[in-house]
Amino acid sequence: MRTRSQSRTENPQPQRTHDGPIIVARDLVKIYGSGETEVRALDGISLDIMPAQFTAILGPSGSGKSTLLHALAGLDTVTSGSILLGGKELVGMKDKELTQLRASQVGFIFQAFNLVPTLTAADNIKLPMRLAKKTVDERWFEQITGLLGLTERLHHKPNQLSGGQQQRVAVARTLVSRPDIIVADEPTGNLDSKTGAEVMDILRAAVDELGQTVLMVTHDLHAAARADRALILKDGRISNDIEHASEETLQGLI
Ligand SMILES: Nc1ncnc2c1ncn2[C@@H]1O[C@H](COP(=O)(O)OP(=O)(O)OP(=O)(O)O)[C@@H](O)[C@H]1O
Repeated sequence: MRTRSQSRTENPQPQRTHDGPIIVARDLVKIYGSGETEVRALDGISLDIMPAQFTAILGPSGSGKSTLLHALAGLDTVTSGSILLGGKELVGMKDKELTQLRASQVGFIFQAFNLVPTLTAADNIKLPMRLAKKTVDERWFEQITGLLGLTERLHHKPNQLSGGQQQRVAVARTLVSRPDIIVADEPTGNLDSKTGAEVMDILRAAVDELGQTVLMVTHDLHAAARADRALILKDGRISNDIEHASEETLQGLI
């Protein structure tokens, strides 16, 4: 891995479209169903996400983590409230505009790597940019694949790569388009502890060395302790908002 100062001075990334917080969310309410079956999945959540910060969203099952992550990333609507992503209001935005905003500003990392088996690692990484008819910045491509230790693996197909290497390809594919924010839903959920730790190393490096902003839902307290900030949800509300918490501290709060 490169040192922080090398990467930062070479190529300060990502190229953001907006100053100030990446996300400003106010009074988010999400209600599913109605009457007796009504569930308030989000019950008045307000938060700001600052650039180059790594935030973990934690909480018991059903506390609203996925609902919050999906709302903030523009994947799902809310019942009321306001979400500014890169200064633009998502609530009430037309589908087409929302899809465009998501494509240009949000990078997704899910449990499944979703790599195309017939393509090499390099082609998998470049595929979304090519589909969007965008030019891949080769210097940036080299920087991120170097940082992720993929330089020697770029001509391999997914079945010739370990689980951790496949996840790194998936992360590189997300980073290559320079999203304002990376959203990760249980990125270590399917992985053994060693590979899970590797994925956390990668996300940490994306924040520390590339200035990327990361928002991650997780049940994994060990992973969450490596974030800069933990938001703990209970019954659709933020019960704790804590910086640099240890695994033990987080354990006591959930
Ligand atoms: N499509 C839906 N229709 C009805 N209720 C829903 C729907 N999606 C989520 N819910 C409810 O909203 C609440 C919050 O769900 P959410 O999936 O956000 O929780 P979570 O914290 O991510 O849970 P988990 O850790 O189990 O993934 C839960 O009570 C859930 O049952």
